[in-house]
Amino acid sequence: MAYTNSVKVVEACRVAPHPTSPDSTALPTSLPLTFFDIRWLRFQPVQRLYFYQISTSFDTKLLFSKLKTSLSITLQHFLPLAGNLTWPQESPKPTLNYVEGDAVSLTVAETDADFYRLSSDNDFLEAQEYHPLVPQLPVSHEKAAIMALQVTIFPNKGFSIGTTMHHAVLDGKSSTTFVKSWAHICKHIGEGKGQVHLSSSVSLPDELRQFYDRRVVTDPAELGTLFVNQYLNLGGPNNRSLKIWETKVPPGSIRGTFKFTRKDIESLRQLMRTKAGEKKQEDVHVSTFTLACAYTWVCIVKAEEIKDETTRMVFMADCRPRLDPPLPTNYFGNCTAGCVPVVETKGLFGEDGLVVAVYAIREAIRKLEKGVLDGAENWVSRVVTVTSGRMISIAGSHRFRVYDTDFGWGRPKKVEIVSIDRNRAISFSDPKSDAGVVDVGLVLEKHHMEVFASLFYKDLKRNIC
Ligand SMILES: CC(C)(COP(=O)(O)OP(=O)(O)OC[C@H]1O[C@@H](n2cnc3c(N)ncnc32)[C@H](O)[C@@H]1OP(=O)(O)O)[C@@H](O)C(=O)NCCC(=O)NCCSC(=O)CC(=O)O
Repeated sequence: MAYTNSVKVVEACRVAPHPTSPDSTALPTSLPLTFFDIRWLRFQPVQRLYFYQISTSFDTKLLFSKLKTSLSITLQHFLPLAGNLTWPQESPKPTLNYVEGDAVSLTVAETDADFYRLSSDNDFLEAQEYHPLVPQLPVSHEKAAIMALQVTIFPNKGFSIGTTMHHAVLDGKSSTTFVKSWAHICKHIGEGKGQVHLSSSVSLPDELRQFYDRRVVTDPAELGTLFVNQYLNLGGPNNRSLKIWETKVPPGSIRGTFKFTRKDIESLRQLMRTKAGEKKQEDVHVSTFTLACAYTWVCIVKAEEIKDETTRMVFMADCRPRLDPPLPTNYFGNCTAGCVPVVETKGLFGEDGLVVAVYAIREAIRKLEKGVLDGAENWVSRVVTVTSGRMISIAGSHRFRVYDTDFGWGRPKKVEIVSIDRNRAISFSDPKSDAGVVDVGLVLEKHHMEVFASLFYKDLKRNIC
């Protein structure tokens, strides 16, 4: 059965940062892009979708009004997000500027789609079913918006918030912090007689305040210039296009969520201890991330029957605590480096598949100790050079605590990274339930998904890969 979720746009509005705040005058209205940002210049934006269930009937108008007003107040603290990227001829690098009058596109919509099915953890969905619930980012060759938002009402059931964020301006840590800030302000904003009070000044707690000083990112190797030149010379000289590279969802793709409970992770860890003992190797702590990532990697390779001689995966490491000196944890922007474990594919099919994957991932993380910028000169060239074979990438992190994003109507029923369907990535997120530790989202062809699901649950129970 094909599901087509129709969404009726109620209002397409533009929300500007609220003008009066003692804080906003201190915020930068333009930000230089660092090499961490430029690297992502033409990558597809990251789209997240948050579902909120409301058990009682609710006043839709008041909900929109609260969300809009709180968004405007939140943008005071995140002025660059209301701005645009441009790349004028006279500018050596693309620039990010907010000028008065700039605003964020917010689509308000309504749908009669099945809220419970879309926000369920147990159903498989067709990959495109979420698309009508997330907005497109307005991007042309000359100008790119940084963020677009969509609120969709499911009458008498709840609502969803879809976010689309430009990857060259912010990474997952900054973008999820923005949404949490919006939620915080929305939750605490004053309300009475069905009206939202704009005057109510809600401030952000310290952990949500952003650090904007770009001078802390030094670039002695001139990686920024290198990456800019690589983009400029893509497909001809002086290519200043900001258009996002198009990627399509493979037809017939299915989306599913898989959960690692605390018990699952402990069993996998115990299995690794046993294997380390057999191999007379040191028993070191294998992290939750490494175990979940390795296990998922093995199941995908088996489900897709990947035949390439070697198989790679790529995941991002947060460089804020890893730079020397470290950056503040609330540094706004991109600050990640890629880790690329590579293994012989046949190793993943063998009896010790999990061990092979764990060692490769651990080695890739260990390499960060040599310096997170080791090999950074290849970050852009590695992507623009066409490579064959399946590359599995990870989006998000189980440390972002997206399920803490409460706009005043409770914790989300479900949070998804919609955009993983275009690059066949795996999403990581914190779990919704207390028993969980990591939720993994993925999009695979239908028959691969069926095999993956059976391997995932069967092998987890048997603790064998
Ligand atoms: C490189 C890593 C993935 C490696 O993760 P690991 O968990 O294996 O290793 P680690 O050194 O961080 O942690 C190892 C152990 O230290 C402890 N530990 C470390 N940090 C902790 C923290 N913040 N909270 C609690 N415990 C922590 C834990 O005991 C953990 O084991 P245990 O876990 O067993 O208790 C991670 O360090 C990292 O940088 N994650 C952030 C990745 C990121 O930002 N991704 C998003 C990219 S942007 C993107 O994709 C777009 C988007 O999202 O929008």
